Amino acid sequence: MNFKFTKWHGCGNDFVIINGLEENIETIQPQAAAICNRNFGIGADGVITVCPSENADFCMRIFNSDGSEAEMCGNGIRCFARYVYEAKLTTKSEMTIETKAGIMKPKIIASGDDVLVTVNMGNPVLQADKVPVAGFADKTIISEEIIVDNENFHITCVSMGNPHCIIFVDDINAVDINKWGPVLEKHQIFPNKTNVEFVQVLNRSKLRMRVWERGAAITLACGTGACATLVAGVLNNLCDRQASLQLDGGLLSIEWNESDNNVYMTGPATKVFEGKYSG
Ligand SMILES: N[C@H](CCC[C@H](N)C(=O)O)C(=O)O
Repeated sequence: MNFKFTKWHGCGNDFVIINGLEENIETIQPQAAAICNRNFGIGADGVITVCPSENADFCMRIFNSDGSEAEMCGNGIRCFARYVYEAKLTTKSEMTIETKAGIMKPKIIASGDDVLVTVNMGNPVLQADKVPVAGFADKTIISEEIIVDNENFHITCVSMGNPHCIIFVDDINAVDINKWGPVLEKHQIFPNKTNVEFVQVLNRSKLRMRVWERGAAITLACGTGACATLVAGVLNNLCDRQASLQLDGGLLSIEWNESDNNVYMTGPATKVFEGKYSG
């Protein structure tokens, strides 16, 4: 495959963005893992393609570094919005983007010298059978105890279009994410696997989160995970409806709006370089 691409990141969660309106990306999914390989490819946590949509300004597809396709990507959609605006594919600073998780509405905002993107990420999904989590019917899973390899975990499960298993801990630095991340990602109660977030509550308006992502392992940040974490914090009465999420790669501001039940994410999107791939 030969194509032009642009490399972006959101809080260190990085993506190869390909303009599918100009490049032939018919066979991109089987190539996604090779493209993401940090030694033999471009190197990224995921591949994002710009596609046409009949229902929105654009369509976005997101492929994890293992080649699996996800429903949505929070850091990625912020980068997507800035990319299409700067590539002059649109003159809109507020646009609609169709994803497998529904139509998202990013808005590019200048904030001093910074450019931030605020995204209406839609409603969180709490019913277990829709996250999905097996064995809990339509229950909302809040601090449910499960035992995995003789270890006790209290899980709270939320979907932002993609599944998240959130675990609150006393000391985030004491968590062996490389051990427990993959075990929980692939646990049998998650028929579609899951993203796994470990969270330490610093105060009611600041949470420290680290993530093991479905299909991508540890990343420096997860936007949908930050949204799911805020919702889980509210459900467990551990934080307010608006808080800062401190991730390994940066800070995201998240609000679960009480009046419209939507979750809003605000954060940076940074262009790194442009290139040509011949893989
Ligand atoms: N690994 C995720 C997709 C990427 C989400 C993440 N990078 C974000 O910023 O939301 C999944 O399979 O659901």
